[in-house]
Amino acid sequence: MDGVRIGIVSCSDRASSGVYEDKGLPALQEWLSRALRNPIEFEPRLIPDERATIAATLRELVDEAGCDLVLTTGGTGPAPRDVTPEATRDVLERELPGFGEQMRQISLRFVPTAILSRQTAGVRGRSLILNLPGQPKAIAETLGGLPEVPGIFAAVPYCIDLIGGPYLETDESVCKAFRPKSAQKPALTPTSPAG
Ligand SMILES: Nc1ncnc2c1ncn2[C@@H]1O[C@H](COP(=O)(O)OP(=O)(O)OP(=O)(O)O)[C@@H](O)[C@H]1O
Ligand SMILES: Nc1nc2c(c(=O)[nH]1)N[C@H]1C(S)=C(S)[C@@H](COP(=O)(O)O)O[C@H]1N2
Repeated sequence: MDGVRIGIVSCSDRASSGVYEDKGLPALQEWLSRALRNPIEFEPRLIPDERATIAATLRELVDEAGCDLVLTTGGTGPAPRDVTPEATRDVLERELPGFGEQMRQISLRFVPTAILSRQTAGVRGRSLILNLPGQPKAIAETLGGLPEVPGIFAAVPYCIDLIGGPYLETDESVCKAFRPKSAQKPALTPTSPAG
């Protein structure tokens, strides 16, 4: 099974300066480890809400560390220091606005303030970059969704196929990924012993 390198970025002035303990990176790591069957190498970064720092971190994760997927958490709201979507657009080659739209749909089932999140997503090189809201519980909510509203991670494996990344396989009890039939690889069957 293909390995995957995933950048996880927590953008928070308070967590990065030690005012409170960061819960964003552990929540991302925990959900992704449950959802994916592929071997994962995480590249974690805890940084303040500074546009240039966020953009430089995203460039480094994609261009130097070679991440196939990068998820940010935090800094997507309307407050003056919330600049993650701007920093993300600074580095994207192409935007995928559907991810942000779907996250707001899901989050509205949990909180009426879901519409305050300006989260976006897109492609840089062979990497998919996704913004998630800063509330640690929002990570599982938006990635996993609800029985009646698919979480955004359902579309991630096929997106990564299309941009030339590794073939991701999910644990269907956590996240049922969708791929068109033509893009599905047959499940590996164990070879029978010779003789
Ligand atoms: N990285 C994090 N770790 C733990 N809790 C967090 C984190 N980010 C946000 N929260 C929680 O979610 C609440 C709302 O997040 P808010 O939008 O104020 O944070 P932010 O803008 O992402 O981070 P900060 O204000 O530190 O820059 C916070 O009061 C805090 O309780
Ligand atoms: N699923 C989910 N989405 C959510 C929330 C939440 O608790 N759960 N909080 C909302 C709130 S209150 C805000 S202000 C915005 C932006 O949060 P951020 O600045 O921490 O990224 O995300 C919104 N989206």
